[in-house]
Amino acid sequence: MATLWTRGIQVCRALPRLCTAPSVQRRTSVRLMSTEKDNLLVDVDSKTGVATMQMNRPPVNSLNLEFLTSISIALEKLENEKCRGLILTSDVPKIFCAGLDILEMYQPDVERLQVFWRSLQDVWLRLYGSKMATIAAINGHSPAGGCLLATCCDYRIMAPNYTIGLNETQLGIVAPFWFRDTMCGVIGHRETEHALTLGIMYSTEEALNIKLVDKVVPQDKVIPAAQEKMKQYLKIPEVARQLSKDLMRRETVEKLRLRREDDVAAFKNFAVRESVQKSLGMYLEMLKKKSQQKK
Ligand SMILES: CCCCC/C=C\C/C=C\C=C\CC(=O)SCCNC(=O)CCNC(=O)[C@H](O)C(C)(C)COP(=O)(O)OP(=O)(O)OC[C@H]1O[C@@H](n2cnc3c(N)ncnc32)[C@H](O)[C@@H]1OP(=O)(O)O
Repeated sequence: MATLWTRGIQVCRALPRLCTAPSVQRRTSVRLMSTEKDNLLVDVDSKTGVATMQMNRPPVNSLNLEFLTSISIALEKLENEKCRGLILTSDVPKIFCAGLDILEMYQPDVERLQVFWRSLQDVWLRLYGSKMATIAAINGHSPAGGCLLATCCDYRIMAPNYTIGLNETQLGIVAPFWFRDTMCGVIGHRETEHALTLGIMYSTEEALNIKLVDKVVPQDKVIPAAQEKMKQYLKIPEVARQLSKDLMRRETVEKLRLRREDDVAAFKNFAVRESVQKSLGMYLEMLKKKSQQKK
């Protein structure tokens, strides 16, 4: 087992040039340096070519600009290294990913807000459009952007007693078209419309019923089950598998590729609205209160 650690990747605060490409050293253990500490752990099994990417940004793996950049660069590297499979999971107990870091959208620096959105687009384009076989090992809650990451994958295995869904409307925001398309590709138009308009967070069991997740296994079996399923993907002739995936996803990928800057502008214009800022502020307040009550 070779280890490829992205320790957040070098990220410069200066905009718009975001990051310095990390150097990859070819040896048993490859480490990519970063300014953030160990927020992404990537192990590559050199025998099978399967990478396991563990998100590790406590408390809830929320996706801020730096974290998204780390994920995006790591995905690019794995693709360049010709890895055959990717298991995406979390190292934070009980949380797969809490979605976008709301602090990036609340009272934002408008310049950074746009770079943030582009970095999310980058992650989506790389993960949804990946040549690798991708499996989400959902070992915790997975709201909004967390659900997006999971639905980008080819297959989803989830542990019981968690929640998953695109809950954006509950925050007073709107999932953009490529979130919608991703979810539509998994659960179909009607269920997506129902899910998006109501901002439904499904329990694991409900998610299985609507096929938002493919399989439910006990917590400690999520990663082993993902490894087992991966074997099935890897038995398929590589080019046939990749081209079939491309056939299913190319139009959706191209749609965003062609509209990237319009999408950034739509997001920015939407996010800075007074009503949206008010909703985000109230939602953050609610999260904070809930968190304090636990302490
Ligand atoms: C028409 C044009 C349209 C154009 C497009 C326009 C707009 C699109 C916009 C955006 C799309 C956004 C997608 C998203 O991903 S939005 C993020 C949504 N995420 C959530 O709602 C998750 C909220 N969190 C939770 O539900 C719980 O935290 C969770 C179940 C994940 C974990 O619960 P737990 O009890 O373990 O932990 P907490 O005590 O709640 O949280 C600990 C700590 O973390 C903070 N926090 C939680 N989630 C977030 C987050 N997403 N971002 C930032 N911070 C978060 C929480 O506030 C606590 O902090 P503290 O009080 O301890 O400091």
